[in-house]
Amino acid sequence: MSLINHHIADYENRKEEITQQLVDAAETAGFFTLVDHGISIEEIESQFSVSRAFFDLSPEVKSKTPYIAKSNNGWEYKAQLRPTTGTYDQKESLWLQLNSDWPSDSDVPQFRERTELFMSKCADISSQVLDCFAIALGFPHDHFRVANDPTQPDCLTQLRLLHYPPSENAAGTWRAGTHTDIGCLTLLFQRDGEDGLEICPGRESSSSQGTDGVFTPLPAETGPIVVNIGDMLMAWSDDRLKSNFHRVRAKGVGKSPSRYSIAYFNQARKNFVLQGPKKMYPPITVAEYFAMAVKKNFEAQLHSKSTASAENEGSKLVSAAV
Ligand SMILES: O=C(O)CCC(=O)C(=O)O
Ligand SMILES: [Fe+2]
Repeated sequence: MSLINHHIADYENRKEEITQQLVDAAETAGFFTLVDHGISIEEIESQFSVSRAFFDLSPEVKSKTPYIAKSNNGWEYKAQLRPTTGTYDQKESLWLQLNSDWPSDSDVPQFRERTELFMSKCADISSQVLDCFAIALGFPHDHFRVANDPTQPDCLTQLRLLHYPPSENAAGTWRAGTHTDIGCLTLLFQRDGEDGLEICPGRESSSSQGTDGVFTPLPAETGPIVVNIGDMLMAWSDDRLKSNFHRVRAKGVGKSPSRYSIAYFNQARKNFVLQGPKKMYPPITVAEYFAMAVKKNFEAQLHSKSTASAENEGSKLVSAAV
């Protein structure tokens, strides 16, 4: 399966047409790809080289920005236990927020400057997509853009650098176990040849946890941005825009090379109230929604910890979100 590439060049003049296309995709697959989006292949590769430089550091240096459950920021190594699988994801990741702790420039030259620039480009593209959804749902055109403004101190938006180490005969393990994203909108960057993402269209309600649908692989490509809806936007649209299950898998038999990906999660501002135009669900603040999603995941994780794989049993870090 490959998704239709949506060209978003000349956005201002083509807004109506783009809105129609993106809403169609969001109402069905919940996933779509963007091209001509304004971030060049060189800029994407440059951010991947910043990411690789970080993951190449020793564990001691990487843990200078340790994972902190309360803020969900920092570096974690094979520490995310998935309620859907009962096992730890075979990956390492670095969660960043504009006001979180950052790796120092002496460990990765220009880490912060380059990454913040990349984040601001992701924010611009997100605003364009979010405006389309706000218009289609009958909200003021900047409703979601303002609610997801990452420069505001109460904004929960994060960038996540991900690295899935090389593996061999990975049957029975997951690079990322089945899940939905809990924010509004995710922008995902991948690299040619580093496949593994699989998606499962068909979720009817933002609170449903059934994961027995059919998963389809989505080949990785450098350049196009894979965009998906998260639970918050599904609820905020009265379940019209679909937050669908996805996962990342290595080859069950044979070797899989390293996979690097970069995800920009629009997770909205804590003080905003989330409610769809048809008021299908009671109003709830973003802060309450986020805490509930984290708690739900965290309790499920504690419950499933006893079934975790032996390799990871000693892990002290339990990731609480997404
Ligand atoms: O690495 C990927 O392709 C997916 C990552 C993901 O789904 C997530 O972090 O929520
Ligand atoms: Fe995800």
